[in-house]
Amino acid sequence: MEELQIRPSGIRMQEDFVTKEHEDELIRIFQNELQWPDRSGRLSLHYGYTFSYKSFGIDEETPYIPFPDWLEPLLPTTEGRPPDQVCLQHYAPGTGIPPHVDTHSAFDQLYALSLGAPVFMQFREGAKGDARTDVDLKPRSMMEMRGDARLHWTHGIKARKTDTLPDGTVRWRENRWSLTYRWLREGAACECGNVQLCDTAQRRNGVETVYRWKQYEAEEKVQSGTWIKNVTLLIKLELAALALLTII
Ligand SMILES: O=C(O)CCC(=O)C(=O)O
Ligand SMILES: [Fe+2]
Repeated sequence: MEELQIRPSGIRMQEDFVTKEHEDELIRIFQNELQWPDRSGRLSLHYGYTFSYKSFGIDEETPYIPFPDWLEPLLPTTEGRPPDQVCLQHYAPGTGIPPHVDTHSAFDQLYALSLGAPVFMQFREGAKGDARTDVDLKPRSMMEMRGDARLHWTHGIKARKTDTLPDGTVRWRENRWSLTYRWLREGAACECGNVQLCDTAQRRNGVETVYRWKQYEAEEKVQSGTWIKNVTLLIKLELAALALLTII
C-alpha cells in the first residue's frame, strides 16, 4: 500500500486489489444474489459483529453475521486478523454519504474497497471543513484511512449526478459499490483528544454528544433537499442521541 502525498496524511491506497474479471463477478452477485433494502438512496448490508452504541461494545442482541464466501478473498490481510465488521454499500448515481468520521471509540482500523464506477471522496479538515481535498476512488482500489485521515478529517461523498475532473471533464456518476472494513477499538475509548470529532473526547469533556448528529443532519439536508428523508433521519438522530445521552 502506498501513502498518498497529500493532506490529510494517512491515506494509503492499493490499486487493482481485485482483477476486472473478479470485479465483474462480484457485481453480478451484488445485483442478482443479494437481498437489498427496498428503498432509494444509499443502501447498506452488514456482516460480522454489530457495535452497540448503548454498551459501547459488541451488540450481544444482534447475532454475528458470518462473512459470505464471496467476501472472504476481499478481506484485507494487513491487520493480522479479519475485520470485526464489514459493510457493503450500493451508491446509485446521484447518491452520496454526508461528511463524517467513523465513530472513534467504536472502531480503530478502517479500510474501504471501491467497485463499479469511480467517485470523488471529499476529505475536510476538522468539523468546519476549512481545508478540503478530493480523492478519486478508482474501482478495484483498496484504501486505508489512518492518522489524520481517520481521526482529524471528515470524509464524505457529495450526492450529485456528475463529478468534474481537475482538467474540467465532466464525469457522470454510475453504480458504485464499496466495502467498508472496521476493527473494534480495544477498550472502546479513543485517546486522540479531538473534541470536535471524537466521541470519547466529547464524553470526557461533557460536550453535548448530540452535536455530531446535528451536524450530520444539517449536511444531509443540504445534500438531499427532500423533506421525507430529513424527517426519517431526524428520528434516527434523536434515537441515537438518546442512546448516547443515557451513557453520559
Ligand atoms: O463508500 C465508501 O467508500 C466509504 C463509505 C464510508 O465512509 C463509511 O461506510 O463509513
Ligand atoms: Fe466512513
